[in-house]
Amino acid sequence: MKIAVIGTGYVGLVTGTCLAETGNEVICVDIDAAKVEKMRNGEVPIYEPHLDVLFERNINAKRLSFTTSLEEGLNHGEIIFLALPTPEDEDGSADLSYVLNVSEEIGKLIKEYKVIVDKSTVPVGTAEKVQQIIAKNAQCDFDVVSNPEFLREGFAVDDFLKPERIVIGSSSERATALMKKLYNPFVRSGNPIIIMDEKSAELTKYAANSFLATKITFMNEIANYCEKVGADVDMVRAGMGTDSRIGKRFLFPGIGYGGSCFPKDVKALQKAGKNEGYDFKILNSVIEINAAQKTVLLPKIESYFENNLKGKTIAVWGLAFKPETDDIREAPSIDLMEALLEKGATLQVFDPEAMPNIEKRFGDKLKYSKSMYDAVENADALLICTEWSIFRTPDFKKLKDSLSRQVIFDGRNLYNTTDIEAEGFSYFSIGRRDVKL
Ligand SMILES: NC(=O)c1ccc[n+]([C@@H]2O[C@H](COP(=O)([O-])OP(=O)(O)OC[C@H]3O[C@@H](n4cnc5c(N)ncnc54)[C@H](O)[C@@H]3O)[C@@H](O)[C@H]2O)c1
Ligand SMILES: O=c1ccn([C@@H]2O[C@H](COP(=O)(O)OP(=O)(O)O[C@H]3O[C@H](CO)[C@@H](O)[C@H](O)[C@H]3O)[C@@H](O)[C@H]2O)c(=O)[nH]1
Repeated sequence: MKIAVIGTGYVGLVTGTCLAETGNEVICVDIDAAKVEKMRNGEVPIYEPHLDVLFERNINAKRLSFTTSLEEGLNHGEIIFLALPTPEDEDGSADLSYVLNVSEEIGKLIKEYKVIVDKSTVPVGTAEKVQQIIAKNAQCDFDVVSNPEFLREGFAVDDFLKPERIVIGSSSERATALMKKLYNPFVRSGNPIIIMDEKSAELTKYAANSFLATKITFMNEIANYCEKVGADVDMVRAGMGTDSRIGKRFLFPGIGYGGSCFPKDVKALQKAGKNEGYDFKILNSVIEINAAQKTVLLPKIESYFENNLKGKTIAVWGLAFKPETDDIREAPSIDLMEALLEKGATLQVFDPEAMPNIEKRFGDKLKYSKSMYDAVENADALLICTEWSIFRTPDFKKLKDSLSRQVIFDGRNLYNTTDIEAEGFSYFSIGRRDVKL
């Protein structure tokens, strides 16, 4: 089938590449000319495991191409995916300007039947708005479909190629049939394509993200309470998660959720509720708790250094909002580092992939290290913000020799408290006993 994908961020790039992988002819449109040029030269603009192989294969097979021209994309595709940003607006709501402005252009440019597929995360009622905006100018038939995307950064290719479900909000039989044909190759036996109305599809995305953010936040509260009463959140997590009604995933406490989706989507649902006179009390709490959780280690760090961080050097391992990505949007590391800089600490930082993005944001405020061991050289403490695999089994002897004080503040509970105590470190983590040597 002939596909156009408008917007080549995470979602657009993965959607375009994976649809080409199943034999479709895909053209990706982006207004960022420099990015388009890079992609034409075979360069993947983001770090995402396994994407490079598929990307190269499909460019070489001439199934995947790039342009800055919306018109060219629209002329090529029968199915047009909108994978445009819907960032947080000043009042917390989703900024729909990208989606609506492109829709206006689509109305003026389409000449024959198209299915416009909204893959961006958008509030309930957006498909209807898009339909109306396109209809103002369109000289031909078209349908608008809502098809929210559930991929996770770091696992995006796998999530797209083997989705647990595909949600399609559509009230047109013609569009539904085309979408089913497009997605059939991705549906493994038992994993459904769920067809529903557009509004329900739009809300499904916000409900799923808000539920997951709430699940994490609940565990963060349990972890904070564990510290008050001397319980161990790892034990509680194991005890709870084995109940299949609860499930083991997304129960990991830490220094809060971040990323380009959970923070903005929870706020957007809260604001959308308010607009309808509905107060999402649970989401109000989730937002408040998560904001506080991002700096939950700060009092422990301050207390360890007797409330004087001036002149102290802290090594920071992990800057991305989670492992296997270079994305730093809403990363808890940012809040924590800003707070530590404010208190006068010097920070020597390392992340396997996110260093360029962090450097763009912090400039010369941080010292950028070449490796995880360079970062700890002569530092007074180690702070872990992201659970990259390489941080899980460090050379503890080397670590001990490099640090001027043997203390680790771990925002992701990477190590067993007893083991680390035996290695000779003071160790402060989330929801478990503190080790003070
Ligand atoms: N990142 C994720 O993991 C993820 C997962 C599921 C859903 N989503 C949702 O998908 C949407 C896109 O997210 P993203 O992270 O891929 O976005 P992004 O911000 O990474 O990228 C958006 C891209 O759109 C381009 N763009 C902007 N205006 C354009 C225009 N007028 N024409 C063509 N291109 C234009 C930008 O140059 C950029 O390359 C958002 O609604 C997001 O909430 C994201
Ligand atoms: O047990 C857990 C699981 C996750 N997190 C944090 O939660 C955030 C989000 O993690 P994850 O969901 O893995 O990353 P995203 O790539 O942001 O994916 C989410 O957001 C996407 C964009 O909407 C959706 O498509 C995905 O389904 C949804 O998982 C990160 O900061 C994680 O550190 C925890 O603190 N504890």
